[in-house]
Amino acid sequence: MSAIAQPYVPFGSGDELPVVKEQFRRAIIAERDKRSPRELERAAHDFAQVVGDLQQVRAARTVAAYAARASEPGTSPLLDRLSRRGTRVLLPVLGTGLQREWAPLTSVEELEIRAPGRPPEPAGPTLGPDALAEADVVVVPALAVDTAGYRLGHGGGWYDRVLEHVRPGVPVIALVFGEEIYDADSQPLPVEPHDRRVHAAVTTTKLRELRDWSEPV
Ligand SMILES: Nc1nc2c(c(=O)[nH]1)N(C=O)[C@@H](CNc1ccc(C(=O)N[C@@H](CCC(=O)O)C(=O)O)cc1)CN2
Ligand SMILES: Nc1ncnc2c1ncn2[C@@H]1O[C@H](COP(=O)(O)OP(=O)(O)OP(=O)(O)O)[C@@H](O)[C@H]1O
Repeated sequence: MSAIAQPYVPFGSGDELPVVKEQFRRAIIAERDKRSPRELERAAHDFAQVVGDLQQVRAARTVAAYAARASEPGTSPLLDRLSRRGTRVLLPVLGTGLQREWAPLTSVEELEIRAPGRPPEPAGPTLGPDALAEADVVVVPALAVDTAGYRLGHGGGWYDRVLEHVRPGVPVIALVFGEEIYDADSQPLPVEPHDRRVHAAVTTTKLRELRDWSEPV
């Protein structure tokens, strides 16, 4: 097992939050890069187990999820598990730019990386950003969350913008490694007014509820 730390960047009221966020991202990605392909593969199976067993996911007709990049919490086993169960899965599509679209998963093999560093995407026709309203559960990537539900993402503001389409009452769950949950009282993440809060985090071992499911994201 690699030794993975929980990096922290102390910040104060005078600091530029986008700069602080970028420092967090770099530090957390450096920790993620310590995991071996074998550890990542095992983790991906564990995430699939925890998410796939959630009662809300079992009951869902449509789940919005994501196709992971190399060091992110892996989702291939989860996508497989959901598809085999007959759950409809929506995945983000950025297209040639940074569009906020969705497309249904047809098979994990069909996912295509369009450019280095970008997430794999479905190849078929896309639905608009508001297709997210069809989801009964939303599973999002994150570099970290804090116990108040604040989420640090990749830095494009993609999810902060698209989550406005989630129906009220629909659970929004971030996949993170255990070290990536920060205590909001002692070590809060930097937060800007546009940041949305997830309801829960899933690690390789468990669901951690952070907010009431009925609260808006
Ligand atoms: N797996 C996954 N899918 C996701 C996200 C994410 O964080 N993870 N997003 C969360 O927001 C959205 C958009 N994600 C993006 C991810 C990368 C780039 C990007 O520009 N990548 C660089 C290469 C960066 C690198 O090498 O690390 C590039 O294309 O030049 C843009 C958007 C939607 N889908
Ligand atoms: N709802 C919004 N409307 C307009 N701009 C936004 C909105 N949300 C985020 N942004 C802009 O997007 C940029 C990135 O935001 P932020 O650093 O919070 O991304 P993130 O949540 O880490 O990334 P992502 O959501 O892509 O995973 C910021 O410049 C921010 O101003």
